[in-house]
Amino acid sequence: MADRTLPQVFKYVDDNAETFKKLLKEAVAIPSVSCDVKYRNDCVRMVEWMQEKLKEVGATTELRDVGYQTIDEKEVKLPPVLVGVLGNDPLKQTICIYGHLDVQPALKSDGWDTEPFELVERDGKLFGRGSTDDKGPVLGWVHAINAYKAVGEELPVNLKFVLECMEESGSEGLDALLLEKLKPEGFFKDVDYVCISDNYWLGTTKPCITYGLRGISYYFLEIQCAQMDLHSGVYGGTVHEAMTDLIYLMNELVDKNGKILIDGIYDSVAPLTDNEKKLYTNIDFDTDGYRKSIGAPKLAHNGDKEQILMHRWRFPSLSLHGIEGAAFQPGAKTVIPGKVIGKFSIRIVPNQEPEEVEKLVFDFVNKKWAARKSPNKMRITAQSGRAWTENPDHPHYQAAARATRMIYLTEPDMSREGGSIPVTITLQEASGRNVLLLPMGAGDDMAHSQNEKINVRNYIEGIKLFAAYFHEVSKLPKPSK
Ligand SMILES: C[C@H](N)C(=O)N[C@@H](Cc1c[nH]cn1)C(=O)O
Ligand SMILES: [Zn+2]
Ligand SMILES: [Zn+2]
Repeated sequence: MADRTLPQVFKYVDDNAETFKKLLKEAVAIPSVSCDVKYRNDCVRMVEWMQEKLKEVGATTELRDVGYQTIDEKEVKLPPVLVGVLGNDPLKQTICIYGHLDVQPALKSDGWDTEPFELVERDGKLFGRGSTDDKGPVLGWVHAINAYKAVGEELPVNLKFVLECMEESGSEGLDALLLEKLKPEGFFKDVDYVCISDNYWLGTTKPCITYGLRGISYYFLEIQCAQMDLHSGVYGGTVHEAMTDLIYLMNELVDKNGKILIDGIYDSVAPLTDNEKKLYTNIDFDTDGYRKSIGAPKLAHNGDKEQILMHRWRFPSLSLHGIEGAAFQPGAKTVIPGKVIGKFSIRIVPNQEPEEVEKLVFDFVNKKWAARKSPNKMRITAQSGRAWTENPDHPHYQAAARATRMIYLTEPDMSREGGSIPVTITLQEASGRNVLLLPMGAGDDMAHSQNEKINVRNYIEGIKLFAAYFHEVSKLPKPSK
């Protein structure tokens, strides 16, 4: 079938590139920002928009309710999860595809060159929030299915979809849906492989297949010194300021070289074996290009390639993200904030369990707080997702490598990813199947940042990659139960 079908599918993809861009433009125009409740209706609208796209390719779909989240002691409804099924031929392999439809916040005033929710094509790049993370890749799957249909060929695999709109906010409600509802209902019974396209190549030219993710443990550290903000000329010098306490605590967490100062945090990190160490030598990675692409004066670890990769993939890191309630807008505001919330996270790694990390962080912050002897109120809360690794020697990875070679005419690197997709390990456990990450975008796509983009080439060749991946997986033997 490959001889005749795939060239036709690829030609259809090339011939319809403009339509695919137009659909991405529509998706990007829906500001489905999951971390801000004021966009909650847009998140729901985004899921419904995608439901239509799945229906149009013939999938049966359901919007599954996942309950509520608590924000400032109020219950807020979570966006539904879109579950889809396309095909149930027992002779075909069944792939479960996961992706997310929510995005990180973005404002033009953050420093974007164009409106973030308006997809703009410039110099072979499609700029817009969600273009690479993760609306482009999710749409890529739909376009690949459409291409098979359009050339009059049957899809060579059955597909199951799990598409959520809360990934950027800890995937609230999703684990419970998968483990307590979909699994008991038999959703995973016929699943043979799981595939996710929600990460990026390591560099800008060489494709990757990814077999590991760091987890994330995200903290909100709240200090309150007064019921309201105060004039610093009237109250300055008379109160114990919340911001001063917060900066003190946040400064105790990590040193200037990125070493995490929380007692015991490195104790459970998986030891580095000689075999693993060797893997980093062969990875194609231009550290200086990486440094220049972000405009950093110097990288940590003296820019040593192996160290940089290990600290992205297999060692934990702690980042300070921001302070809610601080006067961050331009101008010389002279307020003493009454309440501030410091936000930081730790990217956690194999063998670190979220509960253990959370306990270490709480104990450390409580110890520092007690030593500070501040009269203010302090509260710390966390939300966490686990790290994940997979066996990249599995036939599933070999199939994805063959598909990649077919499209990019080069051997993909087997990479890990420093970011997190909290549901990956749940899908691995719920299905008992091999899970693979097949990135569409390039390493300089700037997901979460200003001017997020996907290269037109990555988007269009990525659609072909997904079509080729379906073909290669269809030739695999059924995995043993
Ligand atoms: C790798 C993936 N595309 C991604 O961006 N994941 C987020 C997940 C997350 C968890 N809490 C907040 N966001 C990430 O790694 O930051
Ligand atoms: Zn993201
Ligand atoms: Zn993502």
